[in-house]
Amino acid sequence: MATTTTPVPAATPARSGWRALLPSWSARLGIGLGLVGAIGIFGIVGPLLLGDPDAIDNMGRTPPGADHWLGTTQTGQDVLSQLAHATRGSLQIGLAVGIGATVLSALFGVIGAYLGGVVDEGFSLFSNVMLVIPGLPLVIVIAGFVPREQRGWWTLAVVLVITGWAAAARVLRAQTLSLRGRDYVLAARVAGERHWRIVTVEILPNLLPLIASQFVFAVIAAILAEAGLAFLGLGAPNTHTLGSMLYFAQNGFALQYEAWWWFVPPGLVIALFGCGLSLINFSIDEIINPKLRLPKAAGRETGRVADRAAAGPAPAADPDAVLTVRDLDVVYRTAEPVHAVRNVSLTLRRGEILGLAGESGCGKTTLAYAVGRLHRPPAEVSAGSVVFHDRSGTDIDLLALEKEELRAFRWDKLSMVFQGAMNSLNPVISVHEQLEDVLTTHRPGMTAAARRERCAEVLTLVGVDPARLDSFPHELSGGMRQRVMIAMAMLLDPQVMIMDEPTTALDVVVQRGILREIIRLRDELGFAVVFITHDLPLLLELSDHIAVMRDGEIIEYAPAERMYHAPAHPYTRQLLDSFPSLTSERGAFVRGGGTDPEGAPR
Ligand SMILES: Nc1ncnc2c1ncn2[C@@H]1O[C@H](COP(=O)(O)OP(=O)(O)OP(=O)(O)O)[C@@H](O)[C@H]1O
Repeated sequence: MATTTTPVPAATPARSGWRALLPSWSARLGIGLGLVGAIGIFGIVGPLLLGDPDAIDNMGRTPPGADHWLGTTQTGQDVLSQLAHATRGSLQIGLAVGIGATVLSALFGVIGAYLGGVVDEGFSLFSNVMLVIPGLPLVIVIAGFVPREQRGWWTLAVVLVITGWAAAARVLRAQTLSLRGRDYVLAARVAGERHWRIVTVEILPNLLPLIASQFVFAVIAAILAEAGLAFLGLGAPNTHTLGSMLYFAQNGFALQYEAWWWFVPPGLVIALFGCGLSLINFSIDEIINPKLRLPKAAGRETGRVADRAAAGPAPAADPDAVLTVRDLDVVYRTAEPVHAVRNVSLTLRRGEILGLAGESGCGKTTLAYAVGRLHRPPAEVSAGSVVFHDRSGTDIDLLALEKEELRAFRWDKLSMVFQGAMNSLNPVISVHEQLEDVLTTHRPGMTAAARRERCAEVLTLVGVDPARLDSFPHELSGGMRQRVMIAMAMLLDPQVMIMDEPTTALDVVVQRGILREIIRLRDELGFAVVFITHDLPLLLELSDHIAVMRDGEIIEYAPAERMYHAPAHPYTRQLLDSFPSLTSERGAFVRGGGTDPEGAPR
């Protein structure tokens, strides 16, 4: 069988130490940092170099020229010098309000939601009250209440903090309520971690992208609000801000006299600063969420092996084959690339149960996902082919399918039951609706009555009472939920089902029951199954053929019967020995420790 091989590109060098915490470089991060940095430096250094912004030259409203690069105001003050001082003043207010509003919102949102009870109710009530008070009128009243001569930039900052934190607190509260029920937070509590540590180590890092974007939003909103207040004459007197510049430009009839150099620069600085902060904000997610830290090569859609389409599917060597996998390689393109599947070849025949066994981390799930084209970056199929031989006689090259073709193919011809599938049901939608969704997507011509009938039929097939159709997932036992997931995978009468440890979370009795159903259904309906588990003895009972994986490779591939009586590879023997037997001593694997059966260290 001809295969097309895409060479594995060189590994991206790993970033170590503190550099690993930085987001990867991108054009938007560069532009954002450039804009914010340039405006920041201008605001800090500019006032030192450009002299007194209030110094009056006798030239009134002069256009930009050699003496005054940005011209002068009506009273002959240098616009560039004013702009530098105004930038400093606005940044000062923006940062102070950003920090203040973020601290208050985190305090009322995160702490309240984490502690719960009366504290949460009190904090929540207070933020709700602050939220319904109309912001701008309150700002105007508070700002107007403070006598003009006592109004400094910090007065405005305090007013803007008071009116600017409540909305963010609501969002943080909702997110914290969701986070505090997560397993890892509960585990930290059970492990006896202190509250402050749970909040700072388990909860806050997950909120950081949200907090960062709220900070950015608060800074921009504060600069704009200050500009609005100053424009209305409620700004701080004797303080240069971008808002006060606009106020004086308006009072000096800059627009009417077409003195654009007076009002365009402050407006532009506000817009560019907001734009720069937003661009930086995009990259903050990457620092917090390691899943987003992808090397560039892995950022694109990597489901296909690029030149497969031109090669076309290779014919099946075995006339009974429904799925042929040849020389498949899958690599996770992380900083240290992981070659999770190496040179795997398999043939799945119609109606066959093919067991895929191997210890944890050997690449079983990666292989199953790649076969169903469900892998996502950083996973990449770097070589090989996966060909589906349809009942109609057509061969389908899975790695060459376009997005829409793939959507129509999946579930119709090849379906999957995922690891931990019983948790994949949506808790707020009834079983019937979830099953029906599949039919409405793939069989749009079906009537509602036919859909309901088919849903009831598959539930009966997997041994669940069709009366349960209207139940919600939480009303079903774990075993029932698992059966519902298997029913869902069977809805469209697929030719292949990939089952990735479908019974792991269940007790042995329920597990056996479900496995018996799978064999019975296979006999009745004739679909083929790829069954993945680390439980080799279970596969020996269930499968026709078994492939044993180790470190991404298939090291033994044989009929189950032969593998049971005469395992050829020492690792297969070791795996078989690792399961305690009722009739012999404890397994050699346990006694032998982690060494290779042939003596080679692993
Ligand atoms: N997103 C990822 N990024 C980098 N490496 C990954 C990623 N996901 C899996 N791997 C690596 O790929 C290898 C195979 O993992 P895989 O989940 O396929 O194993 P498995 O045999 O299904 O294990 P288990 O039985 O525990 O589910 C492991 O070394 C794992 O660390």
